[in-house]
Amino acid sequence: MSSFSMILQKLSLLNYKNFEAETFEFDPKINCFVGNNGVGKTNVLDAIYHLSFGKSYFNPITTQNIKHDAEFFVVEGSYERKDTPEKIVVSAKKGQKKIIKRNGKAYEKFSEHIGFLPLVIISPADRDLIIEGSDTRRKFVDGVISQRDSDYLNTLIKYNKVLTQRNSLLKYFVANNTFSQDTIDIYNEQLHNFGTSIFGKRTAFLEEFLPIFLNRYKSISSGGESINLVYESQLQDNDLLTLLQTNISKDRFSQYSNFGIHKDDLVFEIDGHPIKKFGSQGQQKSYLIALKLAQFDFIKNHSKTNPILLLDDIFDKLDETRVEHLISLVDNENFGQLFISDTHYERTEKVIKKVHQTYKMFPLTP
Ligand SMILES: Nc1ncnc2c1ncn2[C@@H]1O[C@H](COP(=O)(O)OP(=O)(O)OP(=O)(O)O)[C@@H](O)[C@H]1O
Repeated sequence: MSSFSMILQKLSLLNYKNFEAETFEFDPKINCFVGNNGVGKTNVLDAIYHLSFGKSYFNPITTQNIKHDAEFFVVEGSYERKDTPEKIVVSAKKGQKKIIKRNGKAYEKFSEHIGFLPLVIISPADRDLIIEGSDTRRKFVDGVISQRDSDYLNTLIKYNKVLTQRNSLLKYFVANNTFSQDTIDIYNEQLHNFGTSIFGKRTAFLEEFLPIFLNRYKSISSGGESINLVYESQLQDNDLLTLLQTNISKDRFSQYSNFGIHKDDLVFEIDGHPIKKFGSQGQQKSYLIALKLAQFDFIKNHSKTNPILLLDDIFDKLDETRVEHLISLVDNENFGQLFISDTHYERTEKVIKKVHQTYKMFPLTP
């Protein structure tokens, strides 16, 4: 299968987290940020993430990504995409709406930009997928589907809007000791339509994703454990409209919508048990990496693009043999551009040298 890569050629940061003004010129294959804890290695990766998703992977509060005591940040990336130069600029100013521009033109809807520059990040922060609530796992699924299906993201945004309105209405009913069946019916209908579409797409996604994921897990884990990834949704047994209609007294009592795709979850299992409780540290790490590599495969299959791959603090996650294996994928497969962060210059360079690709080291200092 022929696929194209996107190359981030140049990155400029202005007042982004700990960087005042910094410009990086990149190698088309491998780039390594090395330096002591806290010098800003992860921040550079996050700036690259920002250019693809319009937000930080680590801190969703935009203003907290502005350098302390500054009023704004600007992240600018020059890419080559399908042999065409593209310039993406993300900027945020305190008290104003964030702006994303492509070649000088601001997007009206950020959702139009998602998927334009496919990217996958593997980071120690991924463990949130295992330890946090279902919201984190839904966001993972939504993130993967959205990178190839902008209708999905738009439907999800609409669903969430209606959900917020329905919840406010339920509160209003109680506060004012009133109820209107007609109004509730309108919201039920809309939630049902948007929710059913999302449910269908999540189901189809997981069907396709599961074998890719299992395959990846097998290739990175040495053990014989069996793992699974199970999609759970209330919509698997009933249609949403029925659920909303038959449970209205429960919703009125709790002043909250108890049924819908906002309650979906992904269950991570090892030998039939939740990995959070029963998986070893190593198994959990392998599970997360397999998830992310499967995300890479999935996006690549659909977009015919090699996503940019960010490997944050990889030695934290893996021993040297596994890091070597991961990096060797760049050699064996059709990977795109790779960005790595680690605390040790020598250790990183030693591993990188084993793959026969061009690379550039970026030692960061405080
Ligand atoms: N808004 C901000 N303004 C100024 N500095 C910030 C801001 N947000 C984060 N920082 C600083 O960025 C640094 C952390 O950077 P980063 O997480 O990229 O480090 P790192 O090099 O990846 O470290 P480690 O090896 O520990 O992962 C901290 O010193 C933190 O204080």
